[in-house]
Amino acid sequence: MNARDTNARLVIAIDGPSGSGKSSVSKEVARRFGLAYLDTGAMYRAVTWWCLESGVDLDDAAAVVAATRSVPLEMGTDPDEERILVAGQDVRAAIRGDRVTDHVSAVSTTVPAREVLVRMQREIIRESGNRIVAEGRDITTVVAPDADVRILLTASEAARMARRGRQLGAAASSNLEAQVVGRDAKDSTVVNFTSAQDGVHLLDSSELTMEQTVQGVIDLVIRDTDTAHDGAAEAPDDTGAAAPEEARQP
Ligand SMILES: Nc1ncnc2c1ncn2[C@@H]1O[C@H](COP(=O)(O)OP(=O)(O)O)[C@@H](O)[C@H]1O
Ligand SMILES: Nc1ccn([C@H]2C[C@H](O)[C@@H](COP(=O)(O)OP(=O)(O)O)O2)c(=O)n1
Repeated sequence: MNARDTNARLVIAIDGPSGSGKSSVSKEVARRFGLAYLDTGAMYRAVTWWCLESGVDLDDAAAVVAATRSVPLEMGTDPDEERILVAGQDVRAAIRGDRVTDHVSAVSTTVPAREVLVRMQREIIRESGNRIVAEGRDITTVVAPDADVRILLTASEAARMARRGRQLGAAASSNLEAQVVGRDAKDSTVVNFTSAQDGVHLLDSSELTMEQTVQGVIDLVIRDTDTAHDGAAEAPDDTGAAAPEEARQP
């Protein structure tokens, strides 16, 4: 397999905690390789918005699951044009607001609702012709454990909080810590996105710029896809590819 082959399958799975840079980095990597892009967090957010909008009690697991099964959600996968419609309504801004952010873990910790979303996400990956960057919390482990490249993107809590604060600017909530660290703690009760499983690369972006992080992912993609092509267990380090992920840990 060669990452530059525009016909070959190339599924890149990226997980990580809030503010680690998954969305921005994944989108850019998708652009550079000409791949589709799937923001699975936006799907959890869209379902949460739909529940709030239609008066579903988020403490009622059965009602949340029923709403997840019936949500009229349209997810775009163009990295250059975000498209998220619920019942025909553009919800891109609404799903990033405090109301959804403060309630989204009610959906993401409802295990049968996750199963419904995981099926939808696998379908979207298939429909992309298996040429996609998918990011979230359980892509490397549950949604696409067979992905060609699997990465856990991390950053220190301080870096993640600072990034989210800068990203939200004046709209940042006084509750930012709860929204970042508290939400990760809740979400961690149902999925593991804090330690890299076997075969998953760990990329720590705390001390990296955006461009360096994007390049780090690209290096891993080239490394892994060349390895698969060569049939070798370990890629030689003379390809100009990234240093092993261990070297990137603090
Ligand atoms: N390596 C990085 N260095 C500096 N800022 C970054 C880096 N990666 C991401 N960011 C910024 O941090 C913010 C949060 O990134 P985002 O992609 O939304 O994270 P996530 O999807 O993991 O929650 C964005 O404004 C993004 O531009
Ligand atoms: N594959 C996924 C993706 C997101 N989630 C959950 C975890 C988060 O609380 C919400 C929203 O995800 P999102 O990636 O938008 O979160 P951030 O705002 O980047 O922190 O969904 C999940 O449980 N599994």
